Amino acid sequence: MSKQILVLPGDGIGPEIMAEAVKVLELANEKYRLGFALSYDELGGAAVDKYGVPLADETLERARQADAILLGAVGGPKWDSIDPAIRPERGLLKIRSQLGLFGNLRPALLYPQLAAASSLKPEIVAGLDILIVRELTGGIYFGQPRESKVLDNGERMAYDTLPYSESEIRRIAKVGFDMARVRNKKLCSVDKANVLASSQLWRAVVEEVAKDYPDVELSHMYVDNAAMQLVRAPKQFDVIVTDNMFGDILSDEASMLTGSIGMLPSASLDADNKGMYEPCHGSAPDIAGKGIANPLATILSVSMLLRYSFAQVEAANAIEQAVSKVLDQGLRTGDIWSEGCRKVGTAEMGDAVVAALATL
Ligand SMILES: NC(=O)c1ccc[n+]([C@@H]2O[C@H](COP(=O)([O-])OP(=O)(O)OC[C@H]3O[C@@H](n4cnc5c(N)ncnc54)[C@H](O)[C@@H]3O)[C@@H](O)[C@H]2O)c1
Ligand SMILES: CC(C)[C@H](C(=O)O)[C@@H](O)C(=O)O
Ligand SMILES: [Mg+2]
Repeated sequence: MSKQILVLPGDGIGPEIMAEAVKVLELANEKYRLGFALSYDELGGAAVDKYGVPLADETLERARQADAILLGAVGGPKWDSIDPAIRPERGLLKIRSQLGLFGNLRPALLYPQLAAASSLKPEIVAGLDILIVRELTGGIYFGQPRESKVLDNGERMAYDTLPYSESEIRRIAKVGFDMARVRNKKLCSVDKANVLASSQLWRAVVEEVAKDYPDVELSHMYVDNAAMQLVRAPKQFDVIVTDNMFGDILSDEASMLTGSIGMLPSASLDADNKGMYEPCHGSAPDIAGKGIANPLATILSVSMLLRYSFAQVEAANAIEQAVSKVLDQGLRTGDIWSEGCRKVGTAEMGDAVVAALATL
């Protein structure tokens, strides 16, 4: 039977970047005889408009049945003032949690052609290749209780809860160590153990897991220092493992070292490498509908899909090479443009990757 890929374009620039990623996926499907069948549904604001909720039960069921999911991005001002319980982002959190996609891989890799687009000096970022392993289904995003209320004195107050259980920490720590083992054997665990009880447990459990990985050098760093070190000397890091919220923030920060958030793909995996693949960026309402968004993060997410969910290493590598070839040709969307390069729109960039892939 053919492998089923569920495509969820989402909101804002989501459908624009997804159109390009699907072109690349369809060519890879044909060229490498992958036997994929694509189906489409809605998530986020588009699902609120169609189904009244950001993740419909039937969509969740389709996602469960699929072998992998490719997502654009969700959210936007149109849905910012609706009932918080049905905000587009809640659909994203629900699909991650319901599918058990706890292991979020966010590679920040600088293509050498983009050194001039990095926010840092070329000598500080040359050769940058970091992997952020973010815990994705626990912590403050999901902790209960969480509440907004009005106190007796009439003042409004709200709170969230940041819980982590030992087993949640252990399984994401293992992902971090496993990734470090096949890379440069260096893992930095990022927490806030000088303040938070959840981080104190995090650090203790990561230390316990380390005993099974004597070949991996483990270090710990507080998140505030990590945020600073990422822009001071990012190449000191190889694999970073961290919690849900810290990973969200640090991965956006790391993206600018690579030139743009439009370059950062991600994989969200369960224990069996069933996954959902999406760019790290959002729906970019400020540029939506203009045809100028960078589709490369989504195209590179297709490469991760082939690599992690289907072990199609040749096809995955070919997509990365095609992206590199297009950058060699000097084509740049606005977010990664620099002097001497040719500015292109979303579709032209996607078409160029397709053309490069066809010749490989
Ligand atoms: N995974 C997701 O679906 C996801 C991730 C982040 C934010 N969001 C949602 O997206 C909406 C907008 O959030 P935001 O503005 O804070 O973050 P954003 O990532 O959408 O945009 C931040 C900035 O980066 C730019 N940008 C993002 N992607 C780009 C691309 N591919 N090419 C060129 N430029 C790009 C945008 O134009 C904007 O200036 C919100 O509703 C937020 O909740 C969704
Ligand atoms: C939209 C939001 C819920 C999401 C997150 O915080 O996980 C996004 O910022 C991301 O990085 O995927
Ligand atoms: Mg984010």
